[in-house]
Amino acid sequence: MVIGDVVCAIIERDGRFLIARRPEGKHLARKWEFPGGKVEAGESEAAALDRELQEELGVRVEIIERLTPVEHSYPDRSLRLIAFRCRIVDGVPDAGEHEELRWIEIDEAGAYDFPEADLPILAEYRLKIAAVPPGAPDQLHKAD
Ligand SMILES: Nc1nc2c([nH]c(=O)n2[C@@H]2O[C@H](COP(=O)(O)OP(=O)(O)OP(=O)(O)O)[C@@H](O)[C@H]2O)c(=O)[nH]1
Repeated sequence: MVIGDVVCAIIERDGRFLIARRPEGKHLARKWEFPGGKVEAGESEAAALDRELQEELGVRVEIIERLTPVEHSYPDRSLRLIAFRCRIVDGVPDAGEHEELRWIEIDEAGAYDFPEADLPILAEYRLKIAAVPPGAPDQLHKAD
């Protein structure tokens, strides 16, 4: 089964990011993931992300950066996972259908069981924040 594009958010706050635990009974049950979901026909990636984050967490975000899409096949489905670094502009995350939410540091990620498609995303994210830690002064203004 090809389910197409899935968008998800790495929501950053104070050097941490938000992960959510999938509930029992869903695909990849009880794994930790980035909130998000499938892009619907005719919908842009940003619109899908906005819709899913409002539905799942009750927040609005602004996008900082789009990471490299990851194509992955699970035994029963194939998808393209597109992660966005984001920050919250409105609302406080509510677990909703997720079993639990947690704010973690990148160095803690190894202790959580993520879906296979998320592993290249975590690796890319680790490199990016090692180069420019979240909240670091804007490089463009460093010379001011
Ligand atoms: N949201 C999300 N989905 C992921 C991640 N990694 C990953 O493999 N997936 C897979 O992407 C697919 C879409 O996820 P979903 O089930 O949350 O999407 P949805 O809410 O639109 O679907 P639904 O209405 O069928 O429940 C699932 O098969 C899920 O297992 C991730 O980090 N975040």
